[in-house]
Amino acid sequence: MPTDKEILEYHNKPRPGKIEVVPTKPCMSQGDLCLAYTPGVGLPCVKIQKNPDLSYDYTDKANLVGVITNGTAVLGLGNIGALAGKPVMEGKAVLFKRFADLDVFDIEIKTEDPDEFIQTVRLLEPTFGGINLEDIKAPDCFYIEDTLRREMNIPVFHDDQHGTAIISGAALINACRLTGREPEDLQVVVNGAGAAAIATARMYVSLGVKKENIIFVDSRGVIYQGRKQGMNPYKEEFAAATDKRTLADAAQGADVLLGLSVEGAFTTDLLRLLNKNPIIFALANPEPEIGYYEAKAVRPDAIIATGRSDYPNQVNNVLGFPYIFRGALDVRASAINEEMKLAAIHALAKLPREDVPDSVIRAYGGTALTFGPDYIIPKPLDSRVLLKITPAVARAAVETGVARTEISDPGAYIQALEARLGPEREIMRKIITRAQQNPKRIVLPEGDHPVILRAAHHAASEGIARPILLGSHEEIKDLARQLHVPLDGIEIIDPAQSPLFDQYTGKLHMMRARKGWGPAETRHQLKNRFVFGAMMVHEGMVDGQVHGISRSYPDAIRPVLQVISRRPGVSKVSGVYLMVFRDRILMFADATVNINPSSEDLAEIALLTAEMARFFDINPRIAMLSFSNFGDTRHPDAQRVEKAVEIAMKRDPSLTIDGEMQADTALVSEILNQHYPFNRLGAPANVLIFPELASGNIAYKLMQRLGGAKAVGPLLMGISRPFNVVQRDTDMENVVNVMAITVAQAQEFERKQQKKPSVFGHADPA
Ligand SMILES: NC(=O)C1=CN([C@@H]2O[C@H](COP(=O)(O)OP(=O)(O)OC[C@H]3O[C@@H](n4cnc5c(N)ncnc54)[C@H](OP(=O)(O)O)[C@@H]3O)[C@@H](O)[C@H]2O)C=CC1
Ligand SMILES: CC(=O)C(=O)O
Ligand SMILES: [Mg+2]
Repeated sequence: MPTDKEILEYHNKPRPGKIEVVPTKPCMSQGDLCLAYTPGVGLPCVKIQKNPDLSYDYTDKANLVGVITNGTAVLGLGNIGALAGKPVMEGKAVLFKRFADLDVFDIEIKTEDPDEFIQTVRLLEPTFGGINLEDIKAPDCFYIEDTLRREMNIPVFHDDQHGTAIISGAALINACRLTGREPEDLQVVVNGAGAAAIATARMYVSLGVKKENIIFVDSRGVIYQGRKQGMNPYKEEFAAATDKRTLADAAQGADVLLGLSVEGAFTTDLLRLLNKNPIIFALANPEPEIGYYEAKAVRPDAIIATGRSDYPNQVNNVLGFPYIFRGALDVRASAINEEMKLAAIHALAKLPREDVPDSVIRAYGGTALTFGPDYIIPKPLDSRVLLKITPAVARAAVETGVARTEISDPGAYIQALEARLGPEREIMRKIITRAQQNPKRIVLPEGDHPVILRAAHHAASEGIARPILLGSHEEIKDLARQLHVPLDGIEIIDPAQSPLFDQYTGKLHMMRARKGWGPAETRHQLKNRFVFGAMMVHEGMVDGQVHGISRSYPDAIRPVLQVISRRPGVSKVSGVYLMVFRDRILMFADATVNINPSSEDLAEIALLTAEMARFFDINPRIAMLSFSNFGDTRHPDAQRVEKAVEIAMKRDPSLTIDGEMQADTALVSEILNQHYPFNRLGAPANVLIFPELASGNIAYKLMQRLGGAKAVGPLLMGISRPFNVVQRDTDMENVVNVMAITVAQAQEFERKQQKKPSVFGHADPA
């Protein structure tokens, strides 16, 4: 937990508050001014006047949410007023942007009069694609939301009601699964009878909980039929036919204790009264009704959730509102209806039951996350939530007729959502989509490695590849059981037991006889699963191979090069990284193999990297790097690079390549074009060829560690078959990415074999 000083500094520095408005269009020149403002801006105005739907095309309405409060129920802090609630609303704006790339204007309205509030919000309809009402006290919130929903033609969603209902509904479904109960069997106590509590109880009833099995408790005790004090129609809806009067009475033998009230409302004695394996959701913010560890100490048999991010099972509406609004706005929905909420619940409930990506595990300190009492709901930093909840909500909107547009291509929609997560996701999504069109057989020699097994499962279940794991059947099956990873769509081959072993021994012996491999040596070498896998690739049993997680790079690559040859015309194998920055993608080569490349080698690396760039739909602009710019230092090392440019241009005159040049010349347009107007690139380079391995390797690691870049690869270039070596100890996502790339390369290989060779040629000579 941060200190008070840290919290206040966060809100104050470097500038007060948490958000700013950033223009999305250039506004530098007089021409830009004519477009952004008068006279140009008049045209979209007139168009929208004629057809209001065009506001979604010509303004930011389609991506803009109003987060609106009157500050009457700010978190569990109570009625602290509109202004004091502003940090929470700005916080919501940050979350909308961070998790769903939605823009927010936070609006704090200084009134406690519900009708005045309604009138103000109603008039804001032209500005927004949707309205997120926030922290408005009950019962006013119900009247306000019902009225605005009726009167406005854009989604109006009171997050404290429905966000909470959705997230805790998903958590309840999973808690029931884990404790072997059905919702209709549950005895539920709800502490708090405000916005969040009433809406959540309504949702529980939709999920199967019997209304007569719910007892509400508010600040005056049990809400029973006939109670007169502190009542309103919404509490009346849940008034129970019971003679219980206190929270303790109600908790006796209950299965679920749901807190949507205030800090510290539950005691350890209270928890002792609950049924066995109770479900305790203490959701008050910023402090729960009881702390997670305090509760666990007295009820180790319980499933416990709180609203806090530093305890397991954070039931917080941050898991809902960004994605629900994203889905609703993407189909220009006029409302967020019950079907859309239920779609979100079921999609959320499903995620923790699936294998969790390593990026999520890393974000939470490396602790494994498997479906169980401490993992019933996805973590907020899990990017799968955007990709699963949002399309489910959008689909439900279309199916129930509240959408103004359709999602015509669901695959393209997922791709667009991934693009919101950054360029790496976007480029990989393209490759994954390509792989899925014709998934190829990829052999994974390290079949008994947990990361490889999980990657194989992901690739198979997503239809990216048809994985073949090498290793002992029993060991792999045991590991799969331990990891809860199904083996559907995955083949296992144990080289030691396979008839292929003898077949391959003869063939490999013939291939390596002149390299000193007698029959005994060949058998010995073939026991290395990397070699066995490579023989499968060589013999066309499989389409490609990925390995290297358990070995150093040289140890992983060497055995394969003994079996799989270089492409004809290629003299050296080399390696490239795709370096993904926030705003651009660069290719770095050679960063893995050739220690001291000659001019000829550098030219070849440039040509191979250009080819790899095109494979990723990147139009290559190649900078041949050095410490010198276009001959300004006459040194043999700089001249070696200069000569490489000449050779590469001779081999492929269509290539956009230049150098030698320094890295900043390559990357900064002003330096490149103002100081060296004769350059052949014209624009900053997207392919950087390093003069030797030391600089390439150091540069990619520095960019990865200090420059915020994500490195995809290394990808091997110049080899005759689709084959890639991953970095030792890499993560599951990278293995899946490299598998997808290998599948796409295998498709390319198949296609090219039917066509004439390129500057290198591509037929497998073996
Ligand atoms: N984890 C999450 O995602 C979310 C958590 N919350 C939390 O839920 C809580 C309620 O929020 P919200 O519904 O918007 O607020 P409201 O003001 O609408 O409701 C508050 C309710 O709490 C009741 N209450 C207050 N003190 C007690 C007590 N000691 N025992 C029992 N009930 C009590 C009030 O009772 P009375 O009616 O008698 O005044 C009222 O019914 C807050 O702590 C909020 O932070 C809310 C939304 C999302
Ligand atoms: C999370 C939230 O919205 C609240 O506590 O009010
Ligand atoms: Mg709230």
